[in-house]
Amino acid sequence: MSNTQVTLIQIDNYGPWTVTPAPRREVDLQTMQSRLFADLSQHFGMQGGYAFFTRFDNMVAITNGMDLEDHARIQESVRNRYPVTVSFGVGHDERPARALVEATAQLQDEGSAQDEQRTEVLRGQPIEDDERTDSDVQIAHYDVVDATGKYTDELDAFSTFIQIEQGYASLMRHLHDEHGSLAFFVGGDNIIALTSGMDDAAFEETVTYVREDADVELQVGVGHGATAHDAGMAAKHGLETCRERGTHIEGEFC
Ligand SMILES: Nc1nc2c(ncn2[C@@H]2O[C@H](COP(=O)(O)OP(=O)(O)OP(=O)(O)O)[C@@H](O)[C@H]2O)c(=O)[nH]1
Repeated sequence: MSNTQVTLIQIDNYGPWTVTPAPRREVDLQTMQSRLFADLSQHFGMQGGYAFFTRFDNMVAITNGMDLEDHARIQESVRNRYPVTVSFGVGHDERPARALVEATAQLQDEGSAQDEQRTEVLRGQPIEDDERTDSDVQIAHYDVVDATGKYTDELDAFSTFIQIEQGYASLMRHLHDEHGSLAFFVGGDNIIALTSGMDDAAFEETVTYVREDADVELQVGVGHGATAHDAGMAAKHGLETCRERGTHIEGEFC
């Protein structure tokens, strides 16, 4: 049984900061946000985690294997190097979507994202050491079949972007609503989904759903591991096998 640990990352009181004392230059905000994401990706990645940029002011990380002290060190590093601070809410559950609901509640219980008193919150219950297993994290790595041939080399860049985003929107909503899973766009035509308890039939169903709903053909590799890194690498290998065989589903279940 999976046991996903996720961390909700929120930039503290960011909205007011972007307009204080006057609206800040957009390029500076974009640069700061993307550098902060890059840093967090590296910090969490050094400990086997994955971070996803989602909305940039709110980000999500898979943090199986990390305790609250590990999180606190990252908060300190951000505080020392950035003009903003970050709060972390941690949750875990068999279902990734429920884990994120729990992580969100940890921050919401402490006040608003735009409360200037609410800074560097660090709350939640990481998975105890003796409760961890080698297969707590299940990751599904989806990508669009022949995105280069069908879209990138054929359509103008914005039409391609629309197609890829439509496929992502369809998949993320379906995985969330029907499977309690969380899907994150990671660039190109790639989507990394945090899933649990989904078998090969369920993955096949998601591919069929997106084909019918958004007219986008996906393939998916699935992996398990103690951490996001382990599960994610296994999923990437599954996807490679899938490409070689020309089938659209590959992974531990296939
Ligand atoms: N984040 C991320 N992006 C990737 C990865 N692999 C490929 N990409 C991106 O996806 C784009 C398309 O690459 P592919 O998915 O290999 O190309 P494709 O034309 O869809 O071919 P097939 O996937 O083999 O059907 C690349 O330009 C990269 O931007 C990956 O593992 N992670």
